[in-house]
Amino acid sequence: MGRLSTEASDPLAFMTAPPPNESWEQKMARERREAEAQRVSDEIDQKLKIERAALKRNKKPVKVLLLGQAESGKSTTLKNFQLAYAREAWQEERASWRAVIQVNLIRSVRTIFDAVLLEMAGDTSYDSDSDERANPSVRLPLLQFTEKHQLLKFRLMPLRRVEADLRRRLGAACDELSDASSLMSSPPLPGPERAGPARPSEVSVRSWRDAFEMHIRSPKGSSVGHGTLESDDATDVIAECREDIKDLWEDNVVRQVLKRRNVRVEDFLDDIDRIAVHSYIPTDEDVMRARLRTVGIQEHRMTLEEGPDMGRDWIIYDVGGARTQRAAWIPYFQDINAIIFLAPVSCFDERLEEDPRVNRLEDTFLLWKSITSSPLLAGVAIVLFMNKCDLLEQKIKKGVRVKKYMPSYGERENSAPHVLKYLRGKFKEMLKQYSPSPRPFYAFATSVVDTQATAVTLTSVRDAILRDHLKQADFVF
Ligand SMILES: Nc1nc2c(ncn2[C@@H]2O[C@H](COP(=O)(O)OP(=O)(O)OP(=O)(O)O)[C@@H](O)[C@H]2O)c(=O)[nH]1
Ligand SMILES: [Mg+2]
Repeated sequence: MGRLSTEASDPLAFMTAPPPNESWEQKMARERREAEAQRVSDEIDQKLKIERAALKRNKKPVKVLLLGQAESGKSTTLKNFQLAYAREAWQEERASWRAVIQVNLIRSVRTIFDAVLLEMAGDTSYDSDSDERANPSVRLPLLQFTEKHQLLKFRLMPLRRVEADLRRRLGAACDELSDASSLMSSPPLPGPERAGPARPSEVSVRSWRDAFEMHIRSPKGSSVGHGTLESDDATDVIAECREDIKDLWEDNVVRQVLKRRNVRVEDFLDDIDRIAVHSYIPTDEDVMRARLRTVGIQEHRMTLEEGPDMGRDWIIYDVGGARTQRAAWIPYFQDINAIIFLAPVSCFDERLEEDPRVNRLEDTFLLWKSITSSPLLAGVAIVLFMNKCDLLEQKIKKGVRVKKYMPSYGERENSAPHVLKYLRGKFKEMLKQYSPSPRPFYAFATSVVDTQATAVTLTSVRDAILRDHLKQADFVF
């Protein structure tokens, strides 16, 4: 008993400690036994390692291509794959998303100010799609701006400096949205140009891993670019601005400006109390909603850590979806097992950022035609994610009428399930019409920011791709 309390800090150390009064021969015999046990254990470990490597070698990697227009949810789908099947990497990267979320938040504040400034300057070129313009002959009353608005503008100035610093740290330098001439670009829709403020440019990176590594490696307090900000300066400034940001976001006049100009900016503003604090660490949901525009093609390799096909590598290609990015997709069309095509169904009343003359749903259908008719992709399984169903539902609840933007919808019921049924039929019809050869087709209604529901969908997608379920699921022809 005395031995336990005095010698062993580990209460179980007595189990492995040599017996008291051990002779030299006994000691030798014990050490031989222990060495043999260690050898057997190492041998087993080595065998397991070889078996695992062989398993991996024998399993051809599954290659999946994520396609769809900009902001359709491709990168968010990839994040869901990581969350479900590469948890370790996900956990490692999660904290690094804080800088992206902070930039997203500041961008929302800038979007609000851009709209407010236009309104203050007397600009009345409202978005023709705005609900407030239901009757354009009615002149909208002037909004009453006060000193409070001027003061908020002044007090929130430091956010500009913080945004510039965060962008530099993330390596964001690409702003290539203006050139609309590219492969797969569609003819513009007739109709008026979109008026109102252009959205401030987004953060974009070629590889978020590289951006985060740079971010992590940057020592605290180091000079970054032209600024000499502490690495946590952004968090300090944002925390100091919290109440002013809230005031701006909750202001009645500001809300009216946003409504009038049809500006959508809820990115993280509703979570300001949780995000604009020093101790903020992004949650899984925050990371899902963080927006980082993809430039070029990002290749993500993950080994399935569990499930029926453990050990197989999946290579997922995430592409930039803007029109200027699409020519870069073609080399990746070869040797692909499946395409996940993201169609944001809520955007029937929105225009392309890179070319405001084009309706986003129209662009999605044109892209669908290009992909389904491509001879390079003939026979490749297509999984269609009719995405952003949550936003579709919200819009319809607010009273937006689908028929106004899509006259072909006719007198069908103005409800999300009916819209989805109608669109699914259109996608399927086009697939049948344009596919050069029969192919498996599978469609899901998704809201990929909902991680739990998406995990269930991804299990079906994974099993379908792996076990060739797609071939039986919904074969077209
Ligand atoms: N509410 C909602 N937001 C979504 C959904 N899917 C994606 N988003 C959001 O839409 C924005 C764009 O999503 P991304 O995944 O970055 O889009 P992307 O297709 O990768 O866009 P590019 O990289 O520009 O080609 C992000 O802020 C997402 O959080 C959805 O189903 N519902
Ligand atoms: Mg992306």
